[in-house]
Amino acid sequence: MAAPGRKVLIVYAHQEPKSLNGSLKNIAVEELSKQSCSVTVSDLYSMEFEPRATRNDIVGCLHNSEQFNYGAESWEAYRKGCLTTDIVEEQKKVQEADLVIFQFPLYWFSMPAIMKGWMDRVLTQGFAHNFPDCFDAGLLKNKLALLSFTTGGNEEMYSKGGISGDIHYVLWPMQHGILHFCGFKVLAPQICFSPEYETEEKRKEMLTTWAQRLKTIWEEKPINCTPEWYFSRTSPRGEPGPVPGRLLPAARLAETGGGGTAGLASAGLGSPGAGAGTRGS
Ligand SMILES: Cc1cc2nc3c(=O)[nH]c(=O)nc-3n(C[C@H](O)[C@H](O)[C@H](O)COP(=O)(O)OP(=O)(O)OC[C@H]3O[C@@H](n4cnc5c(N)ncnc54)[C@H](O)[C@@H]3O)c2cc1C
Ligand SMILES: [Zn+2]
Repeated sequence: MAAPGRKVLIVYAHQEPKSLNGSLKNIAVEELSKQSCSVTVSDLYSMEFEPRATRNDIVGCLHNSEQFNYGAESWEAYRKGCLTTDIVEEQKKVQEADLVIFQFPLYWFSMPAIMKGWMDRVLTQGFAHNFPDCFDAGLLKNKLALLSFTTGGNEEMYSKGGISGDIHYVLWPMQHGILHFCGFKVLAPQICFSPEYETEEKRKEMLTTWAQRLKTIWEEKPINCTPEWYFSRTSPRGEPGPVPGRLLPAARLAETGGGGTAGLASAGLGSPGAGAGTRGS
């Protein structure tokens, strides 16, 4: 479904334009622009985005210069319009967006530091949350967010019995702890497992799957972002779960033993696709 006029912000963290992350970002820009959405990209590495939350983020006098408290000072600065310009610019982009897509490679079961720094600095108290205005009442509650990321480990490693544990455990701090906390309605994540260990053809398939999904992205229902979604996979059928870039047949996984730590995946750990299987409906 075309959605002319909808605004999308892509927060993108990869150093290399020729990476799969770079291609995933480009595909999203292309597909969403085709739908006449307006697309803005924050390319964090090329912007040399400052990831550190420091007193430089507050322009002018501090509320308490004797003992620095980043949370208190940035909240106060937001209210007074004294935050540094790079933060203000990112906040404007978020404010205007209907959907924010985060595109990144998984680093240490999380996002790269430059993107974590974006979260630390841009999602200021008063702008994104202000207790009790958090979770469903979070200040960004009329917006959608989606994590689109690549991994080194393969899908079987990120299954419930797998060496890395269920991918839902990795999603919990990012989707619930950050995005839902700020009020975002979270769409099912888009995960490209182990692109470096896949064939060219399979990588192309990952890109096509993403482009296909984006065609109907505005029709998607957000996930039910509660502890149960992450830790007790008893969601009713039809509940959206993570969307693998493509589905791996069990036999192929065992055969390739793919992933960064060769051999682990072939050790008969878990059933591929069990937790992070197909998306419902
Ligand atoms: C510090 C650090 C921590 C990490 N921690 C983790 C972790 O905790 N868990 C984990 O699972 N992994 C981890 N990794 C691995 C990391 O997640 C993967 O290396 C990364 O996700 C791979 O994505 P990429 O875009 O960088 O791949 P790339 O290597 O850039 O891309 C893979 C291949 O796709 C090709 N490609 C690009 N565009 C196209 C196209 N259009 N068509 C076809 N092919 C294309 C590229 O040329 C390349 O050959 C970590 C890595 C680092 C550096
Ligand atoms: Zn949640």
